[in-house]
Order: sequence, then C-alpha cells, then structure tokens
Amino acid sequence: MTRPATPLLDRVHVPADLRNFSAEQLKQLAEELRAETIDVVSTTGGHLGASLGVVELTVAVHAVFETPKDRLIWDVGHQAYPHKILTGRRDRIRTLRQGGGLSGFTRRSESEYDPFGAAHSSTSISAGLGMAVARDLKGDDRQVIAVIGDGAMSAGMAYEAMNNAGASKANLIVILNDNDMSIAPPVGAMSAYLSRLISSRPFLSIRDLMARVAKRFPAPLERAARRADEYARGWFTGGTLFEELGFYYVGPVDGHNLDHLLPILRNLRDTEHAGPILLHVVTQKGKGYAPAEAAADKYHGVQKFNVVTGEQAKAPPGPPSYTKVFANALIAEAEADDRIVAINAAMPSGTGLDLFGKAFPKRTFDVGIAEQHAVTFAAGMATEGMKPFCAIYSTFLQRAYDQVMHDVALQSLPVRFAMDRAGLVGADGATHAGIFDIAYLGCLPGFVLMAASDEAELAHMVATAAAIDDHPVGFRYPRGEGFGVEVPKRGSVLEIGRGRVVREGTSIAILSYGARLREALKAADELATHGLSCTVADARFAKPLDTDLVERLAREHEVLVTIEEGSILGFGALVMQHLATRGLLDGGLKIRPMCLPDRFIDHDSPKKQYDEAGLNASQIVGTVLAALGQPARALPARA
Ligand SMILES: Cc1ncc(C[n+]2csc(CCOP(=O)(O)OP(=O)(O)O)c2C)c(N)n1
Ligand SMILES: CC(=O)[C@@H](O)[C@H](O)COP(=O)(O)O
Ligand SMILES: [Mg+2]
Repeated sequence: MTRPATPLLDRVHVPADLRNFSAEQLKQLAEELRAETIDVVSTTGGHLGASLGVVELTVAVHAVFETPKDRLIWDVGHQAYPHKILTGRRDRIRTLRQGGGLSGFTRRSESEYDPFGAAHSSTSISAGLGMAVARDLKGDDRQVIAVIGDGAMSAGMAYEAMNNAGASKANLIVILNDNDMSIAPPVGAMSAYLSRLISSRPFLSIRDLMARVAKRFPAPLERAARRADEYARGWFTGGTLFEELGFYYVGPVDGHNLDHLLPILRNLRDTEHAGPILLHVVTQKGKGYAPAEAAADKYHGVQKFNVVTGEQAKAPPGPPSYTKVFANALIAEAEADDRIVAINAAMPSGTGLDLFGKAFPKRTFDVGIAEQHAVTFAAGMATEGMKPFCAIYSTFLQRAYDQVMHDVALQSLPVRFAMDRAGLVGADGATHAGIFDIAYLGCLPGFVLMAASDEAELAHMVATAAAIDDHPVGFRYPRGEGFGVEVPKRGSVLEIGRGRVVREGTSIAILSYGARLREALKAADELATHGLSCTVADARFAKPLDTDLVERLAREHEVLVTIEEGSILGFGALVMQHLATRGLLDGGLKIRPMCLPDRFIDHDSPKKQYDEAGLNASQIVGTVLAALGQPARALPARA
C-alpha cells in the first residue's frame, strides 16, 4: 500500500512550521494528517478512532498556541497520534506501541511537546491547573490548554479539578472534546447534559451583543451585564454547570471546522480572562474514515488493518480469552443466583460485561469512568445482600484504592473484584500493566485473594468468589487468551486457602501464583535434565495463604522458588514473611522469590516483556541453578 501524498505535512517537522500556513493550507494539512494517521495505525494498530476525531483540533491548537512554550495536555493521551506526528515524531510514528518505539500515550520523556504523561483518564485538568498556578507564581506568560474527552469528564477527578480551578481564578483553557463516545457509547447524566448542550441553538449573536455591551459599561454595570451574558449563555446552551463551577463556557463549537476553531482559539488566546475557560467542541470519533465512523466502537482500539476495506488483521483462532471465560463463568453463576450483579467502569467489552449485560441487562451496571464510585456503589449493594462483582482492570482499580480499603475491606463487605489484565499487558505498556494488585490488596486484612493459573482455574475462582459471602474477594487473571484447557460450564468452589501440587519432586520446589505455572512446569522439565527433581505447586490463594503447603515445601526441599506476575512485596513476600515467623528460614532453605523487577517495564510484546522481566522457564532454571551454586550451563535445546 503506497503511503498517501502529504506535501504540506512533509513541510511540518514541528508546529512552528505550520504557523505561517493560511487557513486553507491548514485545512489541507488536516486532511493530510488524517490520511497519515490512518496509514500509520493500519500498520501498527492502536487507538485510531479518538485520534481521527481530533485532527482539526490538533492542527488548530498547535497553529494558534506557541507549543511547547504553551503547554498542551491530552487527557488519556490515546488520541495524541496526530499530535505526535506534528511534534517532531513523524519519523518514529510507525514504531508506535512497539518495543523501543513510541508510546501509545503522551509521555514527558518522549517529547517536550508532552508536558504531562497520561493513559489513565481524567488527569489533564488537575495537571493543567498545577502548571497554570506554577506559571503565575513564576510570573511566566505561557498558556495552558487541557483537552479532555466527554468520557474522561465522567470521572470524579475532573470535577475535583474544575471545582478548584473555578475558585482559583487561574487562567486555564480546558477544551472538552465531546464526541458522544467513551470506549462504548457514554453513560451517565453528564453525557445526557452534554447532549443537551449540543442540541441547543448556539446563540452567538445574543452573546456577542451582551459581550459588546458589557465592555461599554462602567465596572459595576459591566459586572451586571456580564452576569446577563452568562445567564443568556446558560439559558441557551446550558453551559450553566461549567459556569457555576467558575468556568467561562464557550460553545458548543464544531470541532472539525477550522473556520470556527481558529478565530475562537485566537480570541481565547488574546482575551484577558480572569479564571478558567471551557471550550466545548463537538467532534466525531473516527471522523473521516468510513469503516471507523460506521463501527459501533468507532475503531477505538484496532489491530493492523487494510486501509481500503477497513478489515482488521485477525489472530489465528485460538483458545477463548480469559475475559470471555470470566464472562461465561459469571453468567453461569448468575443463572443460579439472582443476587449476583456486575459493575464496570466504562469498560463493558474489555471486561466481558457486555456479554453478561446481554444475559442480565438489569443486573449489569456501567458507571462510566468512575472506578472510585464503582467500588463504593458495589459496597452499598453488598450491604443489602447483593453479590456484586466489580470487573475493573487491575491497573484501573488502583484509582479506587481507598474505597477498596475503607469502604470494602474495613467493613468486610463481600465485594468481588474481577481483576482482568493482571500482569504485563504488552502494547499499552507500563501505565496499563496490572502488576501491583497483589501488593496493594495483600496488605488488607480479611481479603481472599486468588490468581488463576489457567482458564479452568478462573472459572473455579468465579464460582468460589460467588460462594464467599463474608469477606471481600479479589481474583486476578492475565490479558489475552488462555492455554486451551477444557473449561467447565460452571466452575467448582475451591477449598479456601488451599493450593495444589501439580508435580511431585524431591529437591527443588517451585510455588507459582497465577499464570506463570506453565513456565514453572517447563522449568521443572529442564531441571530434570540436570538431574534435579522438582515439585511444582499452584498456590491458587495468596490470602489466606496455604501455610501447610508452604511449610511442607520449605521443610522437604533444598530450594524453594516462588513466582508471580506481580511487583515486589507481593506473593513471594507473603510466603517469606510466613516462613520467617515460623523459623523456617533459619535452617538453610534456599528461598528465591521471583517477581517483576522493581522498575517500570515499557511497551513491547508480552513475551518480550516477560523475558525482560526474567520470569520465563529458562530464567527460573537459572535462578535454581544459581541458588545451588551451579553455573547455568547451556541447556539442551528445547525439543
Ligand atoms: C482511569 C481510567 N479508566 C478507564 C480507562 C480506559 N479508557 C481509555 S479511553 C476511555 C474512554 C475515553 O473516552 P473519552 O474521554 O470520551 O475519549 P474518546 O476516546 O472519546 O476520545 C476509557 C474508558 C482509562 N484510560 N483510565
Ligand atoms: C486507552 C485505554 O486505556 C484503553 O483503550 C485500553 O488500552 C484498553 O486496554 P485493552 O486493549 O487491554 O482492553
Ligand atoms: Mg469521547
């Protein structure tokens, strides 16, 4: 596929190169930028829809504001591919989300045009306000612009920031990019409110009149006239919510029309305004690419695809994903128990609750990007005897940590946390790696914590979680496909706090928590070629720990390796802490906890990430041999 001709874009290496373009040239540049973005993502995969929706906005903001001196923050950052192309990274844009390549989100270490890293949503206004206040304290004169989507605007953090910004009177420009989409169609009252704004009649004539009148009156009267202007605006467009939060509301404006965007942005740039402004732009996710515009998800996240047909590359048919297994297992439980309800935070398809929702629409809740609310909402349901399953990716559950501790654990409420994407996640990189949940939940008293070593185990853990009614429960499972083991239609309830030995040996013990079990078994096979007999056990539970199993392994083996797809201070730490209190570390046991290194691991393929993390079979073998003081001699080639 030949790349699209981009004569104007070829002249733009940094935004300064486009600032002398005419309006007509900027329109052409936008079209070229859109074509380039489509071509790039067709070869890399990634977040296409959101990027296509902000092509004109990206061109306009960089044309009007002096980035990077003026700070431009993209909320989530998944829509920043056009931004990256215009800001000196076009030559690397086709390395997007690949090992050693560009991140799929904005990143400070990547470019001076990325003043703030993102990926978890709804942080842009807070960061922008921080920059604006710092600017004022330093006496700088830069502008600060935060672009936030309508989905991201459903998170509490956005309101915390607006509440503070409105009171602080700091000069900050928030651009609300309203495409009436989150990953799925948006939910919540804010979405309905924004739809009303968009459907109202814009009333620029009255507003301009009020603004002109306001300028001609002496101060007291000007204030009255200004209030009238705000009221008029609030009345016609309903920008009242933002006005009441102290923002000067402008909009709604067509976010694809440079004839509108450019003069408005210039006005906002040049007008002295005491306090924050909210520019409400209306855009279309997937704009300008018919397959994306027609798709239900607007091509939010795509594989590589054929530009002509829009057909995405399909992975060869493989085992069902853990997500699918979770959804089916939960449906089976819900069929037997009508107290089971399911909650997600704007991730219905990612968590599999779209499937559950088809089966139980009245028992499925999408609360928007609002993980903190999701957790305490679930806690409230649990107090009334419901059995809430909170399906939130491990990484996004981090946002609701106090709710997990204060509202759930402290009250010992039986909320069940289905933590998908636990472990390294590949192309989304460090921001999305679900690697801290063992540590951040393992320290909470009363939690039952499980990790699935394969998809059948996941089904059993769903059944077990459904059966536990007096404790909070968390179970974790990796992104992607299972191993292809047979999955029962409905899982069996496991004995709480009991692991299982899957291979008996004598001198080496490998205790795995989660999906590294297969690697542990491979390592055992390789160690056997060294004449080393390995016991391999699946811990299944981090809490309550199977202390009998752990103590037996410690007593009966020379080397005990623990392995987990999690950070330091996780499962291995729990095991060592227990053995230490039992005096079982005093007798010369060689214990080696294998977990992820204490650093962030960048985007790459999951296989390469685990190689880098040191958690594959050969690295387990190396750890055992090192513990025995044996050189890791060349292992026989794996058949
Ligand atoms: C805290 C958090 N929860 C969930 C997500 C997953 N997520 C990424 S983008 C997105 C939707 C964002 O919608 P919007 O802000 O409207 O941006 P759009 O994709 O429409 O441009 C979600 C839910 C996230 N990145 N961060
Ligand atoms: C941008 C964002 O945060 C989501 O789109 C995320 O990338 C989804 O991850 P999965 O692809 O693992 O569902
Ligand atoms: Mg949106």
